[in-house]
Amino acid sequence: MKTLDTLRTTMRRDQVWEIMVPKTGLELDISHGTILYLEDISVTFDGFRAIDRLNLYIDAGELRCIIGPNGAGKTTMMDIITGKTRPDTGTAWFGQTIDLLRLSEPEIASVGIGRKFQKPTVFEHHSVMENLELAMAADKRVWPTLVARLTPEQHARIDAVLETIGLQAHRARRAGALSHGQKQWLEIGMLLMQDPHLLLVDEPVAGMTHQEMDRTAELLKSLAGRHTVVVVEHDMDFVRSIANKVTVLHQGSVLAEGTMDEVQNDARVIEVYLGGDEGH
Ligand SMILES: Nc1ncnc2c1ncn2[C@@H]1O[C@H](COP(=O)(O)OP(=O)(O)OP(=O)(O)O)[C@@H](O)[C@H]1O
Repeated sequence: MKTLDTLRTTMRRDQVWEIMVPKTGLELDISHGTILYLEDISVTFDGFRAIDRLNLYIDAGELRCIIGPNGAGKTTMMDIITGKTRPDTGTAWFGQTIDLLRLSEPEIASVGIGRKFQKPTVFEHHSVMENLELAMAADKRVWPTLVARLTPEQHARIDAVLETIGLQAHRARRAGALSHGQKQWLEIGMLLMQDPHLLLVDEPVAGMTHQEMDRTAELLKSLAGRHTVVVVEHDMDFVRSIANKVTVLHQGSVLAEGTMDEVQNDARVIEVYLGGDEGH
């Protein structure tokens, strides 16, 4: 089956597809209002402590921005949440009942944690709609029958996601022909097809035009509430435009947390991060 072969060769190794995922049967319990608890997490690489007794709590439905200088541990923190990196010590709970440190990467994806890496990785030779179909099909185990008839519910789901990501008018276009920003939105749409509880988004506006940044801000804000969204971003104007609460990481732990105004006026944050050239 040529289409399937094409897909297999374009699959990224660092991306988890639900077709490979054994269902864990674990139900998310957010009755205490918190969706993610990272407590006392430390990770050492070759003697260098990249994460240092990190505590981080994320409320269900919030849109949180994580900022911090290069090497602060932001990517490593995301890697711990998704199971790519295992901490030396500490605990990581998804809601009240799901111990992330006991789950494999595919299992973590299947309990509802989706990750968007910085570079868009859409299937360039397929249409926008087919990309969304594939993201859904992964769950339905129907990859070999890519052109299988969709149920009315599946059509409705794709339409809803197309509307959310603002690509209704581009549904028949080849993904490879989209602009950089549109590809990023499509990939967010592909994640949304799995309806994740928690979305981790890595530097979403790198390389975008101002107009694309504004639309991305609207998109991410619209996802909060139904989803919980954690965004790692260096662009301070963008962070200011979306964030209610900002966490500043430095040397592997939380240096400051609060509104954008609060962290911007924090003397320690100014010294280690915002002092010179903003953002780096
Ligand atoms: N696999 C690894 N082996 C060795 N060192 C690592 C590894 N992964 C990360 N590090 C180191 O850990 C520290 C934290 O890196 P991390 O990528 O998490 O930072 P970051 O805040 O995401 O930085 P940036 O803003 O540049 O992406 C860095 O000093 C990095 O060099």
